[in-house]
Amino acid sequence: MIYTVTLNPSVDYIVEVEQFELGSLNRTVADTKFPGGKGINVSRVMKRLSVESNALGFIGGFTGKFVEDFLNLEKIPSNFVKVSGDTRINIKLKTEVESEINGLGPNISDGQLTEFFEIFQKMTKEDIVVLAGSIPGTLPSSIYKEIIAVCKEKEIKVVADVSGEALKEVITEKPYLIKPNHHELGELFNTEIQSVEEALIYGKKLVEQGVKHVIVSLAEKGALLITENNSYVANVPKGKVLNSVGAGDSVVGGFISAISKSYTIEEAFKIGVAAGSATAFSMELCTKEKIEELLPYIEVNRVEGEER
Ligand SMILES: Nc1ncnc2c1ncn2[C@@H]1O[C@H](COP(=O)(O)OP(=O)(O)O)[C@@H](O)[C@H]1O
Ligand SMILES: O=P(O)(O)OC[C@H]1O[C@](O)(COP(=O)(O)O)[C@@H](O)[C@@H]1O
Repeated sequence: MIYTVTLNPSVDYIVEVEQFELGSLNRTVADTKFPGGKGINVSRVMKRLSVESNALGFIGGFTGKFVEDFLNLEKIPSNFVKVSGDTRINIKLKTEVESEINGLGPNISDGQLTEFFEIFQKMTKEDIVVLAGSIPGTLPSSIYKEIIAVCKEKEIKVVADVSGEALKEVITEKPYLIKPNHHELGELFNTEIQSVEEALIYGKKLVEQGVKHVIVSLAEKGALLITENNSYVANVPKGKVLNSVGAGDSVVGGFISAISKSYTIEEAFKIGVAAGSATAFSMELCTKEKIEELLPYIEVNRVEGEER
């Protein structure tokens, strides 16, 4: 079973405003709500590709109920620990540019954390754990390291889509896959990454540190997959971006789905990139049909002289 861990789920409130004015009353031209949080998006994308997963994490309040009901409707199994505060609402403001306000998340008690760790007891080495998204304020910043320690004991593969300090911590544990975007990769090395060539230099450093697969996404500029033996570059298809929320999570969901169906690493990368773009070109997360429509427009090439 693939388990996705979203420590800090959300209701993503997507609001479209024409000519947004700071300090004035603005009215929406359209608004929608979706369950969010990176692991939850990964589970939802995998479901669309017929790959089962179980969504874990902490949820609470009326917003938590919204998330759980939505997953139930989509027939995605979940096993969330219930907390008393409300699951956060993340605002995704669409004007001429996209702006986001992500909430802190509810309090989580020691007892609730223990309950969460108990779920890992029944996992086995055939399982995969996807750790994705930010850590709620009341959990220790070492939480991902603690989860990975439990997974290591059971020889479970760990995928991590996290950023900032959490990403630094996770890298030292040599996960199976990480997927930073170029900003997150740059932040790790205190630099700004503008191109695929620059991303390759820094991505390789992470593989040298023991990460098995590194996917670096660079939005419309393409994506890279770096492994111990090879590096691959993919272009992304051209299209109108409707809502890029969840595009990165879709890359992870697409890639893991394909790996779990025993596709080659190159094919899995291609499907991941197609899923990312399919989400960017949709109001909601990608569909299988949209992914299939985009696949012929994506080329994956081994970076010259990269066989190591
Ligand atoms: N403007 C775009 N055009 C085409 N594809 C895009 C665009 N923006 C994002 N994507 C797709 O979404 C993926 C993830 O986007 P990115 O912005 O790099 O990550 P994140 O959502 O994690 O910040 C990209 O690899 C690409 O497949
Ligand atoms: O946990 P974080 O880092 O605050 O991110 C949560 C947000 O990320 C998302 O999962 C989207 O992530 P991406 O756009 O990076 O794929 C939203 O659904 C959610 O609001």
